[in-house]
Amino acid sequence: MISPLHVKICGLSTSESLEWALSAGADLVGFVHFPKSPRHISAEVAATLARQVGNRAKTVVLTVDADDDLLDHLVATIAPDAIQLHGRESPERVADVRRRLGRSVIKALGIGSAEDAAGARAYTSVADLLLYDAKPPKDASRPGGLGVTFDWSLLAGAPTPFLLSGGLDPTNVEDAVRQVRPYGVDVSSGVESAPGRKDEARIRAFVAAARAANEEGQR
Ligand SMILES: O=C(O)c1ccccc1NCC(=O)[C@H](O)[C@H](O)COP(=O)(O)O
Repeated sequence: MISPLHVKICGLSTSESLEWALSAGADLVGFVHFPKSPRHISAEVAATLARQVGNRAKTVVLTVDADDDLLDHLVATIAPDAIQLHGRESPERVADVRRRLGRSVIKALGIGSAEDAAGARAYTSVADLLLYDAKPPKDASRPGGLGVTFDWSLLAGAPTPFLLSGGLDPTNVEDAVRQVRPYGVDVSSGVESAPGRKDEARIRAFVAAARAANEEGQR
């Protein structure tokens, strides 16, 4: 029996691109609510997209250091399956958000060193799932969706389960799955033709390559 690889396509902002991701077989679809992102969408647009998903995939709303009022608004409007916390949220804050909202929480962590990977341990009991992304440069305008990879060997011994993210694309996701053996993979820039503009062929190629590497690794 082949264990499934969970594929998340993040930063979907239109009905058309959402349909591409769903028909390609994405397990999770992500909506970014962060005004500085080229993928930002309002709560109302995200709610319309979430209704379009129905039960075909899990919906994830991504926020960065959001306060309680904003999180309450997003959950009430969109009713997502999960919230992705992509800022500097402490383990205590993650626990609080999960308790208050009663939703699954994905905690994203930037990995640039062995210390960063070890620091993930503090989140294992408070988040439902971890997401390892490249650590953003200090002057970055946003903490994710930058299309930058990191040294995957830093994840040896990092807590599981996790989604691997950061600079993945149709050409490197097979290597990533073979080397890291993650619970799942997450992509945004690597399936775009320009920032914020998803590309159907790249989405299909990404999902197919990720699944092929997963199945090959279990034969
Ligand atoms: O996508 C964004 O613009 C974004 C903005 C602020 C915080 C996080 C953001 N994206 C997070 C994601 O889940 C991305 O999929 C992840 O960082 C990987 O991005 P990429 O390297 O572009 O595939």
